Amino acid sequence: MNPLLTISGLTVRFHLRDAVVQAATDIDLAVRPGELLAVVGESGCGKSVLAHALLGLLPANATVTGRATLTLDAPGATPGRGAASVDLLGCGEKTLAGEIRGRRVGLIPQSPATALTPVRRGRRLLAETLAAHGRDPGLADRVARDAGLDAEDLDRYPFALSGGMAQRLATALALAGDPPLLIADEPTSGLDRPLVEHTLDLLRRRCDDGAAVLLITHDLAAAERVADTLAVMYAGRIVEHRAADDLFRAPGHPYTRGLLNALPDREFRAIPGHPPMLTALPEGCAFAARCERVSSACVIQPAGPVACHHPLSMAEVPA
Ligand SMILES: Nc1ncnc2c1ncn2[C@@H]1O[C@H](COP(=O)(O)OP(=O)(O)OP(=O)(O)O)[C@@H](O)[C@H]1O
Ligand code: NI
Repeated sequence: MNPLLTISGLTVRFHLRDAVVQAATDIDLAVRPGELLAVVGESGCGKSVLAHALLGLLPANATVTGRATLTLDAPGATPGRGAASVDLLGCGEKTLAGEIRGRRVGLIPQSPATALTPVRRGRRLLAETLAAHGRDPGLADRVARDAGLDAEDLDRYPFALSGGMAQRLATALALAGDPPLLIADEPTSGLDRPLVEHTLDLLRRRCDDGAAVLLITHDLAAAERVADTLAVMYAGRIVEHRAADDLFRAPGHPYTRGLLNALPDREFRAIPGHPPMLTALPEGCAFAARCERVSSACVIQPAGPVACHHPLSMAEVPA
């Protein structure tokens, strides 16, 4: 099946008074209907910037280059008829606000409490969002329940919601437009285990019903549970992009192996050192300073689905 979203060369720079933040660099990704793509990586590597760039939500000091082509054809429609696709990075705020956000692409934001309108109770917020997308406002309770929120919780104002409740209300709002692409930025943070699983199952179900989901998470166990494909980000770049099963069984990039080894049920050993400052990235591979496999070749920027000059072979990875 053709991708619903194809990102190519996506690059984001933040211009500060005396520095440039290289927040995302040359990102190529695609996600198909029915696919759950998880984007993982340490804090500050550019995951949320990627999400915000796609939806035109970056602040004015950002410049964005590249393309992000979203297919508008309904699944099963005859290809090539009507407005078949839109470039999210070039279409402009009017199109993003009027046709894309919430309708074609839903976003569960990373900090839902700050994103919610404080003067409306949850039910009204959800009913208005449903109506704005041409759906029955009476569905509010059901959509909330699907997101794991009790009907009584919809009677609260956002400030009276716990972090986890706000998270679930944000999930319900993102689902209100029934978007074919859902971007979920840390949708399980602040939730306890049963609700984490509920939310992951919900995302998985949306994929199984034909939607595409881009799940941004630092929770590798969550990604392992539901993702079809994984993209590992480091210092603003995708360093490994592969089928989830393959990647968890045999990581190709030393950074991916480091992330997996840090898991409690693996070696529980953190990668030594810190990611580089995004205002002062080194030439070539940004992971080189922390990498056991570094060589003189690493001053050249590596490319490919495993962006490493010395990828791990299957033999080096215990079965
Ligand atoms: N408006 C801005 N101006 C300057 N730098 C910014 C701006 N917004 C984000 N950044 C920087 O861009 C980088 C990527 O940030 P981003 O929020 O995408 O990280 P993340 O991977 O989502 O991290 P986390 O897991 O903590 O949410 C960070 O270094 C951040 O400081
Ligand atoms: Ni983030």
